[in-house]
Amino acid sequence: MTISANGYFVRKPFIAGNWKMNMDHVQGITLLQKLAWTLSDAKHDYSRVEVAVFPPFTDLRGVQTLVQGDELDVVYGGQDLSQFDSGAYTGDISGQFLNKLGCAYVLVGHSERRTIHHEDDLILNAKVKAAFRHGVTPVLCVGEGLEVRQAGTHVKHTLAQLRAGVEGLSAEQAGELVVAYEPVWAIGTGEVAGPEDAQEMCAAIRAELASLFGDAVAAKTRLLYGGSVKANNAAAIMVEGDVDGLLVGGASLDAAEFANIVRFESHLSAA
Ligand SMILES: O=C(CO)COP(=O)(O)O
Repeated sequence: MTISANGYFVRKPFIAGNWKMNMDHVQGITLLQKLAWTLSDAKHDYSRVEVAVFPPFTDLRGVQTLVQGDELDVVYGGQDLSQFDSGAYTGDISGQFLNKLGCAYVLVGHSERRTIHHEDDLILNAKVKAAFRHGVTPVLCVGEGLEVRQAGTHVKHTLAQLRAGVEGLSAEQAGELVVAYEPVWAIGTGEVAGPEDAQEMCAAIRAELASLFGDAVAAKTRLLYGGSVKANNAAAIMVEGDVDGLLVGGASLDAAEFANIVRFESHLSAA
């Protein structure tokens, strides 16, 4: 997170909650309502820090209705999309449907999609392109597993995932894209990559984007860190220069805790 001379962030911080396969559509509405109330009580300035939630598909219509009805500033997205536009793909969800439901974003290549569903780099690149085709901004997730980290090849591994994911994008698309660095060993384990690990990888990702698309584009792309983020470690990670936001799993299921993460600026002095 880099702050400009006028006190604003160079890139707008982005705090996102990935609910994963938690919260049915009734629970999801309650959680989002609580989050919106908590942030409204705290006078959260959404123009300063963007807040997004990624609920399960079955919650999205309810979320859309709540956001529109209560004129909430929270944005939302899908956790995955099909690389195809429509047709005989049982169980898949088109980016077109996400767009129609008002989704601003969609996660692509979360490590749980890569490992459990064996989504490879080719499929994920097609999904990134499908998202852009349908006017939904992809949040491309990259990151290494424990063995790669222990072997010390995490930068090489993660940049290879990045290059594959952004293959064929225009410079404009690359600037709009959001990239989330999520080391698999830090997801849901309570093991957090240190702020300096998050910075190391986000700086490497930005440098790679600069070599592919130019400095001006790389200066726009927002880079997130994800993996066991909580209210008590969010600020320390956010102060790193190349980290522009957080992708939060478990802690996003608790409205008060997630609101505290969103309000990381109020903890900055403690960081
Ligand atoms: O996978 C994650 C977010 O996408 C991180 O999950 P946790 O915050 O539960 O570790």
